[in-house]
Amino acid sequence: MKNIRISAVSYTNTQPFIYGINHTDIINKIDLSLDIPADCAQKLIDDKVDIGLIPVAATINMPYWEIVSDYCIGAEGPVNSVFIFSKLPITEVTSIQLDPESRSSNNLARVLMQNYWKVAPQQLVNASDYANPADEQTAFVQIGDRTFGKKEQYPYVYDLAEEWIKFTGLPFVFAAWIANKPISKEFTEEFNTSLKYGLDHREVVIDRLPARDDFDYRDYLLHKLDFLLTDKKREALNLFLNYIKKLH
Ligand SMILES: C=C(O[C@@H]1C=C(C(=O)O)C=C[C@H]1O)C(=O)O
Repeated sequence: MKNIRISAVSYTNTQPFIYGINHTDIINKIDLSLDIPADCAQKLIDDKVDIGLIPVAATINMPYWEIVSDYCIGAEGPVNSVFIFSKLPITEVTSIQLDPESRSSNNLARVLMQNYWKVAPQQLVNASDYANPADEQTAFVQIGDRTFGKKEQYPYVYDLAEEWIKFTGLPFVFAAWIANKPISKEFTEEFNTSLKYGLDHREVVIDRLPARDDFDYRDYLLHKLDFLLTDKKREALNLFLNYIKKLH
């Protein structure tokens, strides 16, 4: 049988899953690549892979998709790696620079701006001064490892999982394991077992990460990220996709 092609996120948040994949027999049945989230999505859309840990917002443009796992990249409280960083309160921001590596969090920022904060700053994609805006009325969205240690550097920091929970009362799903074609139950079950193996060995993963003073990996991987794709998270996912469809 041909190997199943999989693209997973190259950030620390996915390291428990990668550990599980690398330490179980599934590794012999797949071709694994690690990519930034926007590329995970594009590879799945272009059928360069069969399964991707893709930003859920990217499913909006897919003719066929199915969730193939009981696990995800989610949060039940502040996630601590998805932010709007700003020099001014969000109500005084006139432009927002979106993160070129993201699909879900850019859309989450847009949903929250339109429906929760009720503000309409200009949205900028691929700004040349992305993540270091010269203008103090310009804020930016940022996700993943690039945000580690940055929280203390800005006067206004919005954790987007926390803001979504305040807005909806629901948890949030940033990325899920999604296929662009039907995947056998047999493979799905084995894949789930591998992912669970990795989650069960998070302490080993944490011990292997380089120590840093400005970010708590243990707290992040054990408590801030929530990897179970519960019914509440599925409800949140559907609600989020509906909000995206109503963005203007
Ligand atoms: C929690 C995170 O979730 C992610 C956010 C994504 C997005 O905004 O598109 C996609 C995949 C995840 O890596 C993070 O990257 O920090």
